[in-house]
Amino acid sequence: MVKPPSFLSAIFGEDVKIKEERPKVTLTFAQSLDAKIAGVGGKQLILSGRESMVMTHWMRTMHDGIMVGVGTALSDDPQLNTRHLPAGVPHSLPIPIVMDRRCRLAVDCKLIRNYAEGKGRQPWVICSKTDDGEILERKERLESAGARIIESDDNELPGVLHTLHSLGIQSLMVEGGAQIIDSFVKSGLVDRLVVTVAPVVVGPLGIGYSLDPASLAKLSFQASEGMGIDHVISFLSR
Ligand SMILES: NC(=O)C1=CN([C@@H]2O[C@H](COP(=O)(O)OP(=O)(O)OC[C@H]3O[C@@H](n4cnc5c(N)ncnc54)[C@H](OP(=O)(O)O)[C@@H]3O)[C@@H](O)[C@H]2O)C=CC1
Ligand SMILES: Nc1nc(O)c(N)c(N[C@@H]2O[C@H](COP(=O)(O)O)[C@@H](O)[C@H]2O)n1
Repeated sequence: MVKPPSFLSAIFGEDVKIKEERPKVTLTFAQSLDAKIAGVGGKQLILSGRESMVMTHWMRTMHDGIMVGVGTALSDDPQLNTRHLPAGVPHSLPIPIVMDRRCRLAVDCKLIRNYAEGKGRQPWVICSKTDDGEILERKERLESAGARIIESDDNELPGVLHTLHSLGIQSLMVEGGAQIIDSFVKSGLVDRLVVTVAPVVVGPLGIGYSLDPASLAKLSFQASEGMGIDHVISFLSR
């Protein structure tokens, strides 16, 4: 597949209008049939099959930034790149952004290593303004390792999004994990929700997420499509 799947072109063809100076936000994740996004103890699960995973990587190319929480960064050590796309197809690569109040991101994580080796974009780390010595030390180490540190007021989402917009991020793909999903949904700052549902059951010990019903009510069904054995469902804020 040398261009984004028609499902993505169709759903992103419908624009969202926002009043604030912030990026347009796509919240996306993969879940099991019993609404789990990770296994026991937060173990990373590859829930998406090949087809929906390729779709997710195409969706990454359609955003300026791709965000995860530090919980995900620490447990999954993600790359947030587009390696599942066919080689040689020109596309843009989003800037990886980690929500990390206390600068806990590992200096030897793949995001930083890939950047240092010229295989990825510079990761941005959003952390709180602080005079705590230990956090300042970790901040300096991350900066020396290559991360761009962006200070914010306790990582409050409206402020973070405003800052990202001022730095040129006009579209943001938020990939999780559980706490970040909750924060974005509660804040009412989700313009699109794209959920991959895999036909597997993880069980009650897996990690789920909670979606605030009042905020969810602002999103309405847009489209759905079967991709391999998965189903991808898109919602839009109208
Ligand atoms: N199936 C899927 O599609 C996906 C699954 N996952 C899974 O999710 C799990 C991780 O989820 P979880 O542990 O909840 O971690 P998250 O990735 O949601 O990160 C949560 C941490 O982010 C930091 N943070 C900074 N700012 C905010 C903010 N405004 N709102 C919320 N958190 C903020 C907090 O730490 P601090 O206060 O220190 O900054 C918080 O503890 C992993 O097991 C991973 O495998 C993750 C992504 C996608
Ligand atoms: N779309 C999707 N399907 C799954 O099955 C997943 N486990 C995830 N996880 C998210 O993708 C990140 C990993 O990215 P890389 O493969 O390292 O590029 C992971 O951290 C989650 O954010 N997504």
